[in-house]
Amino acid sequence: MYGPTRGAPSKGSLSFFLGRPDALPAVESIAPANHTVCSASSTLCKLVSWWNTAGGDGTGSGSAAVLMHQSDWLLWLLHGRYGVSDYNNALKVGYDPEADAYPSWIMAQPYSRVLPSVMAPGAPIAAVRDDVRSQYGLSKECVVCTGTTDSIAAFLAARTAGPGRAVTSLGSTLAVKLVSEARVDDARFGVYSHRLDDAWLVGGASNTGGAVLRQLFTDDQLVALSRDIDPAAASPLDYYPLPRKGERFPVSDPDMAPRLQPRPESDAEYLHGILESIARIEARGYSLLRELGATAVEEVFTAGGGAQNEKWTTIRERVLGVPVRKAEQTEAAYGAALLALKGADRRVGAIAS
Ligand SMILES: Nc1ncnc2c1ncn2[C@@H]1O[C@H](COP(=O)(O)OP(=O)(O)O)[C@@H](O)[C@H]1O
Ligand SMILES: O=C(CO)[C@H](O)[C@H](O)COP(=O)(O)O
Repeated sequence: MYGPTRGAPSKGSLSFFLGRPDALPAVESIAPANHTVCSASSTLCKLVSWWNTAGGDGTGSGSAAVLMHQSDWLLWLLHGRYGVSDYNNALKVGYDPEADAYPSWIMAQPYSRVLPSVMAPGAPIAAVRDDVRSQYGLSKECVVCTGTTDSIAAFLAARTAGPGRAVTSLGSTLAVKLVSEARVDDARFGVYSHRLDDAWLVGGASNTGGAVLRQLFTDDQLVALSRDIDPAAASPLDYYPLPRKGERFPVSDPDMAPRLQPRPESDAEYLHGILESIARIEARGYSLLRELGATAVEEVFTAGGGAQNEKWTTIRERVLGVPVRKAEQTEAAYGAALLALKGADRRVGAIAS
């Protein structure tokens, strides 16, 4: 939440993995059953929790504040228009990308006044601010376009398309994105569908991933230890690697505890067990999407730091049972640049007034 001093966070920023269970009963009382917002880590729970403790309590900050996702705030620094977002970032605050509108049950709430206006991802918003343009020597033609979420940007970077194609982002967390003919949303399992033009990107984000590895090993150790792993052999070790308490997908449980024991003497065996266990969580994620009605996964591209690990790719291919390969472009920033390119191609007249 930002304001009432323009652009200054009103009560600190809130990370994606943080839950606000105090707001869950209020959110569940207005939203349809199992809607994406019915999870303690949803943006709507964060908004309601903030509203109840700071925004709507009579201090006045609520009337001038605006809700900004991370990319909204970064883009605002460039274009200077307050309260503009995109329908990918706005999904977890309850925006309906199919109707292209906030639902009436949100608009009826007093905190709806802090919600940003929403455009399609990659739509031109405005020209770059004059001071920013001169500071960086940018052209007057340079426009700022709406963004998307990091794992959708990673999906775009992989330049894959069509039902059954998927991208797993193996960064600090593990996020899966699958092109599906059917839209699937179920907060009981942390499953939701993002709109990608006329297609659905079904998936979810687990708190497992590289952040756990980084708590245990340096990146150099990961490379060295991986050399001693035989990826064709299944590890018997069964962990649930989490960096802290709490999981979002394929199990939605804010109290889930990490399971990283027993630790064998050999670090290579330990790492093998962890990589294999993360692969099992990924496989469970894709099979859950299928069970809930999504198109079956046919091929997985990998983005993020974990994509560099070929042993892990082989383990994942064995566990997932479909071809897995590293995306040619593994950086989400590449996908964000492709979105901006699309927006910049539009006529200047399309810039929001
Ligand atoms: N060789 C490797 N094998 C597996 N994971 C790795 C390897 N090297 C780095 N990583 C993991 O990649 C993660 C960083 O990837 P990155 O995509 O930059 O993450 P972020 O989501 O933070 O942007 C780290 O958490 C690290 O543990
Ligand atoms: O886990 C994450 C952090 O890296 C993801 O960014 C995020 O939670 C996934 O969001 P989405 O599926 O809406 O793109």
